Formats: sequence, structure tokens, C-alpha cells
Amino acid sequence: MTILEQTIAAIRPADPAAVAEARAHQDRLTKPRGALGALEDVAVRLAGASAVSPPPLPTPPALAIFAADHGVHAQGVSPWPQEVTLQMVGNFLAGGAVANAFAAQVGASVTVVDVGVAADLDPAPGLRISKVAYGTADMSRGPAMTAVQATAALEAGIAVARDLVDAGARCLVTGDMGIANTTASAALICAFTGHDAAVVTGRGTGADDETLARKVAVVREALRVNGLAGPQGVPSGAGALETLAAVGGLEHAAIAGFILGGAACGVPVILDGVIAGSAALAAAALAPAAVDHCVAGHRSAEPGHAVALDHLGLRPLVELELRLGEGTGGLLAHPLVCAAVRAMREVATFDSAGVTEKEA
Ligand SMILES: O=C(O)c1ccc[n+]([C@@H]2O[C@H](COP(=O)([O-])O)[C@@H](O)[C@H]2O)c1
Ligand SMILES: Cc1cc2nc[nH]c2cc1C
Repeated sequence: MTILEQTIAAIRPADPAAVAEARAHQDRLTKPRGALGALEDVAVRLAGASAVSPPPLPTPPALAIFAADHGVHAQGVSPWPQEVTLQMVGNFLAGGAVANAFAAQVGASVTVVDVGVAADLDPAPGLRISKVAYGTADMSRGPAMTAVQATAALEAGIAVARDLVDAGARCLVTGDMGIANTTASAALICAFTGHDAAVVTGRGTGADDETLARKVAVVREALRVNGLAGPQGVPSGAGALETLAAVGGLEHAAIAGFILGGAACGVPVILDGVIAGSAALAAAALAPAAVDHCVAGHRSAEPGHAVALDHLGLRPLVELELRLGEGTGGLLAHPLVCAAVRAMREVATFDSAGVTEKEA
């Protein structure tokens, strides 16, 4: 078996007994039933994923920022030059990006992973060089990646997840950096959900009306050229790797692997924005049970993100109109996920605290 196949085989779906026990326990805690709203669902979700109720505290957290470039940038789909990907990697490594500030706020380690930046990076502390290619090919002319490249990027993401968990991380947070990657995200979301490009394509880093119209046309062309156009989307399982290779980015593939790797290790994965959402669609198509180990950190302003989360059945914890990526929205959700689990682990029950329950 390949590493990818072994990882997929190791992923367990939510444990129904732990879910039932967690639900029942929520109702015994000293609060009105359901009073913690969506946080109750998060704690129950983590119980199912870990197969233990109450689940372990998902801390310490580790952020991995997967960086890569995109051949489709040549089609004029982003207002920013491609070299900003490389420059922002330098900024992450120097500690100067928003992701660094938010990681410091929540106590997350930061690992930057070069899976496909279109330039050579010098070794540096906090940088992991797992380069599969110097950017993808232009998906509007043919497949962005070969199946071999997509698999290598998936396995790079799996290895990052494994190593972070081995080093003590108990929660993984996805991050991405890649100029033009919202175009690839839109194409993945179309291909995996069957939605139209006009519905899921957004302004990314700030595309004007003309650029947005071009992006929609480029996404349509990429789907057509790669034989992915059609109202039905892509059936789960069959064709998942080929779809990812055709219109995904190297960071999308690596994030999909990171999700699979976290799920296989039994450690929850907090998803960031639209790039993570689209990568999660690929992970779910490869291994449906992986979704049980994911928490949607936030919902970004990019319209395809809501479509992806709906398709995955995930409810975002934070909605702040963020549209940055890097893992920023995922990091902000980490204290909420911890609070949800801590409540389940530490709050007294009506019995233990001697609090009278409501009348039947
Ligand atoms: O996380 C999001 O939902 C998100 C939404 C818009 C933009 N981004 C970030 O912006 C970059 C891609 O934007 P663009 O316009 O070049 O496709 C990439 O580095 C992403 O991390 C991220
Ligand atoms: C400056 C900048 C920072 C980013 N962080 C993630 N994507 C980004 C895109 C740009 C352009």
C-alpha cells in the first residue's frame, strides 16, 4: 500500500457510542439543554472523532502554512504579482504576517511548507521544503498537475501532519499562501459540488469587476478543458485524485493530505478559508470519514467557501468577513474549540453540583 492508501485506511468515522455519550453528557451539565448552541455540537463532534467522551483538550495547536504558485496566474486572475507568494513566505518566516500574530495569540506553532513555490527557498528555521514543482501548469490549458505530482503533494501534507502530531500537537490548523489560489479553489468547488463558476468565484485578494469576469471565464474554461464541466459534480471517490490534479494547486493537494493525516492520527483539524474548504472537498472525496475530524474555523468572504462548507455539512464557528488565508480564521477559532471541550470536561453535572433540574 502507498502512504496515501495507508493513511486513508487508518481514518475512522465518528464513533457513534462516543457521540451518544457526549450528547447525553451535555444534557447533564449545569446549564439549560442546548444553551451552548453550536459549541455543544463541536464538543460532541470531537468526542466522535476521538472515540472518547469527553474528548481530550485539542491543545497545543500547530499551524501549517502550505505555499505554492499557480500557472493560471498567467491568465490575469489576481491583482497581485506571483512573486508575492515567495515574499510572504519570507514574511511568515520572519514572524511578520497576520498569521504569526494570531498564532502567538493562541499559542500555536507555525510551520511553513514549500510544496510548490516558483523559486528556490533557502533553508530556514520553521521552513519545510517539500517542493513538488515550481508551481502548477495553467489549468485553463490542461491539467494543473500530473497524478504523480498531486499524490506527492498529498503525501507531503500527510507527513507534515504526522510530524506535528509526533512533536506533540493535539490540534492542526490549515494555512495557505499562493497568489491566484482562489481561482483554483473555485474550480475545485465547481468540480466537486456541481455548482456554476459564477456562483462560487469571488474577488480573492481584491479583483475588480473586469478581473472577476475573467476569473469566472477561466474557471469555466479549466473545467471544460479538463472534462470536468457538467451539472453533476464529481462522484465521491472515483476521479477524486484526477480532479484534484486537473484544477487544484499543490497547496490544495498538500492541505488535503494534511487533513487526511490529521484524521488518521485522530487529531482534529481546524479548517481555515476557501482554500482549505476546497481542499477538504478533495479530502472528503478520497476519504469521506475525514470530514468527521474537521472543524470549520470560519467562513470567509469568498462565495465558494459557503458552498464548500454546505457540501461538507460543516458549520463555521466564526464569521468576520475575513479573506486573508494563511490560517488566520482557523487560528481564531481554536480558543472556541478548546472552550467547547473544556466545558464538557470541567462543568459540573446537576447531580454533582446539587442543582435542581427543570420540571418535567
Ligand atoms: O482564505 C480565504 O478564504 C481567502 C480569500 C481570499 C484570498 N485569500 C488569500 O489570497 C491569496 C489568493 O488570492 P488571489 O486573489 O490571488 O486568488 C492566497 O494567498 C490566499 O491565502 C484567502
Ligand atoms: C499581501 C498578501 C498577504 C497574503 N496572505 C495570504 N494571501 C495573501 C495575499 C497578499 C497579496
